[in-house]
Amino acid sequence: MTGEKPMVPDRSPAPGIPAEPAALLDVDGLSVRRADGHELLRGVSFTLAPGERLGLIGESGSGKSLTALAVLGLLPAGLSAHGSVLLAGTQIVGARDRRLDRVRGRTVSAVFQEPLTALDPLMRIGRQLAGPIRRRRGLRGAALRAAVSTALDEVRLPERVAGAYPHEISGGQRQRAALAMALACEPDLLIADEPTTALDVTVQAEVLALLNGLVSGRSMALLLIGHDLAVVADVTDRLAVLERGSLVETGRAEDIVREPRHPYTRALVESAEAFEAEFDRLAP
Ligand SMILES: Nc1ncnc2c1ncn2[C@@H]1O[C@H](COP(=O)(O)OP(=O)(O)OP(=O)(O)O)[C@@H](O)[C@H]1O
Repeated sequence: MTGEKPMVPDRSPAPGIPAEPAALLDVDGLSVRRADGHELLRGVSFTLAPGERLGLIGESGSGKSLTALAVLGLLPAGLSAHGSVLLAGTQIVGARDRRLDRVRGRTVSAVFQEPLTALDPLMRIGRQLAGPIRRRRGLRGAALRAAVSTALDEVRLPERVAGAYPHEISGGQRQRAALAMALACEPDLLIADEPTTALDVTVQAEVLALLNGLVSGRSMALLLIGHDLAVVADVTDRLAVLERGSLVETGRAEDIVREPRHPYTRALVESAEAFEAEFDRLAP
């Protein structure tokens, strides 16, 4: 380990083009290590401007979820983060729980592949949604109930879902409820880690379209994690490509899809194209 930053071809605007607004998220030289010193993430650096949408892609095991967890300050026990993760100016690496609590659910919130991890099995959906809305907006009584209805409506869930327990609704409805919970905090950044992977293909498209609309309607920044390049590129402005714990390419989504530079990215694009071609061949 030399400590040198890996070469990452970045297609940022050339000098003379107006500078981007200050970063909402600035990840600089982030590494994640096991207790035995083995590095699972190596010197990962990227930024996310307010309202910008960045896709993080890579094969299974490339380190996408660890990146998300490190940004949230939620790495599992036994793993440690090194380097810098500045979220709205707050240093996440090495931060104590009190500082992290202030940032989580206010500056940033997240949805994961399995919505049941975000939902309390013993509490009706409406009450679970009311919690963050009350904390964030200070609403009570009828105003709080109306805000819960609006939150459900925004994720296209019928009002009766408020009275249901998580096990009484479908997987797609649970992911919408988890999304409503994440949005109820009105975060500046939403991290969505494979939010549709556990869903049926038709429901996947619906939930992704919903996520896309909700994020753009609120000028919220999005870090969307996925292994399907075509799907992620469709919803994001820029892509960052992870291979075995290192970023190998970052740039505008359409440039990367049209003209991938790194051999690993090229392989991802080619396999996405092959899948599309096969899908078209089989489609009636
Ligand atoms: N708690 C842990 N302890 C030790 N190693 C871990 C731990 N969590 C993840 N890893 C390892 O870190 C690497 C990156 O894992 P990560 O979950 O970030 O991959 P990923 O790109 O999100 O994969 P997937 O698409 O399958 O979710 C993998 O090799 C994984 O085995």
